[in-house]
Amino acid sequence: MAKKKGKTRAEFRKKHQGRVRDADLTRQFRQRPEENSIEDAVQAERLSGKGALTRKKTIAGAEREVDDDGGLQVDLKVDQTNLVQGRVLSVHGLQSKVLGQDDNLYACSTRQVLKSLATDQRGVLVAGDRVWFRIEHRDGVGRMSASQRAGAIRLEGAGENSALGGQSDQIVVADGMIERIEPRHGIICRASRGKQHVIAANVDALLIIASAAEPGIKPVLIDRMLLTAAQCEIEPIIVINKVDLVDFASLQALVGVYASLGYRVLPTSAETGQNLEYLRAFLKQRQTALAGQSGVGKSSLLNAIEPGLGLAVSHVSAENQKGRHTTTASRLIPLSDGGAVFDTPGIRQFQLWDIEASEVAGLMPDLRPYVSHCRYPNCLHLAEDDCAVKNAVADARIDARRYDAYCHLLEDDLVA
Ligand SMILES: Nc1nc2c(ncn2[C@@H]2O[C@H](COP(=O)(O)OP(=O)(O)OP(=O)(O)O)[C@@H](O)[C@H]2O)c(=O)[nH]1
Ligand SMILES: [Zn+2]
Repeated sequence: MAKKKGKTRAEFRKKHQGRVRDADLTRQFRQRPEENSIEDAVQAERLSGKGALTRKKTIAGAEREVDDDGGLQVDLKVDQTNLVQGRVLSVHGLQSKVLGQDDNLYACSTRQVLKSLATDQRGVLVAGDRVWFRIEHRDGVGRMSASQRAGAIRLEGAGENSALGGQSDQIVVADGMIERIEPRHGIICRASRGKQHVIAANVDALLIIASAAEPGIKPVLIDRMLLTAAQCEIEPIIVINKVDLVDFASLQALVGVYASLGYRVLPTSAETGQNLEYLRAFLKQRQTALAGQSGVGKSSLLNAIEPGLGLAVSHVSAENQKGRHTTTASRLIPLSDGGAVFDTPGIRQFQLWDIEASEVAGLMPDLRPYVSHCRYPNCLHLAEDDCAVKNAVADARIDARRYDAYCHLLEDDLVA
């Protein structure tokens, strides 16, 4: 259990009143998508469900066409038959590395008009985006055999994290120009200075990795990541690695709590190979983000699943770790059987980010059914009267350990 900070509930609650008002402001900000980013606009367009096939919409001060599925298109005369579909592996300034459906890697620029759709131009494309692009120069074709290139592309995805390093210049077969960005789902954002920055798009699943020992399990970290998965509407799966180091019986109570809430919990060992076949099957055909504190075995699991990936397994000091986790640069590593994983320093250990205190209970599946029955609409389920959540805890409809976890999430993470 995480350490308490010695605040009284009254102090804690007082401090949170301000937070709740902040939450309302944030919500207002989100409700004016035309002043925000493409994904906000697209999301709003999809949610509005007005049903026109295409329509003009003012985004970032300019009138644009928006498809019925929310896709942004430069102009409808773009001849899609000459375009190649691909997914963005990484973004480097104005250029993106795009893995084409033909399994070649392209260095792509983005049409200026697409960039102008975003108020924050740096954020126009992110790893995981699905795009349509036009091939412009084929200078590099043939420098590597197809199979050499397939292996090298995976290493390129692994990039700096790979023990072998990227070999991008040799494997890019051509330049390209991105003409269209497909609508996004499963967006992981990071808030900074009041703005949402998307750091991964089209995330189908979030692999929450903990380890049974070295380091031991910290339920509050798992809970935080589950909240983020719920907030981003991304399917979570909890992996407990290094089970070779403990007697599994010692984990059963914890596994039982999460399993009874309907979460998938998978005990694994990168060392003995336990359940790696299951994990491999899960990762197939999905874009999965990996999260978990340093040293739990994220790189080891990936290396075991995809031999030849060569991700560096860390033996680094705590001091070095701090530096490694400051960047949010996102990379998508394609796997040989069609899946892909995001190995994004910014996602690995994420905190609560922009989740407000008032939102936490609604993101916990066992607390959620009660929150609307509290007397006060802004109830934080702490010291308030007539609180349906606390009543449910009192008569054991909510597991007391989960209410405890809720209090820890609020006290330890939101009142920092
Ligand atoms: N016994 C045992 N050791 C493991 C297992 N998985 C990983 N390790 C060891 O744990 C250490 C850390 O593994 P990494 O794969 O680098 O962990 P990581 O989560 O990628 O760490 P960061 O890159 O710092 O985020 C290494 O010494 C691994 O050999 C496992 O299943 N069992
Ligand atoms: Zn309440």
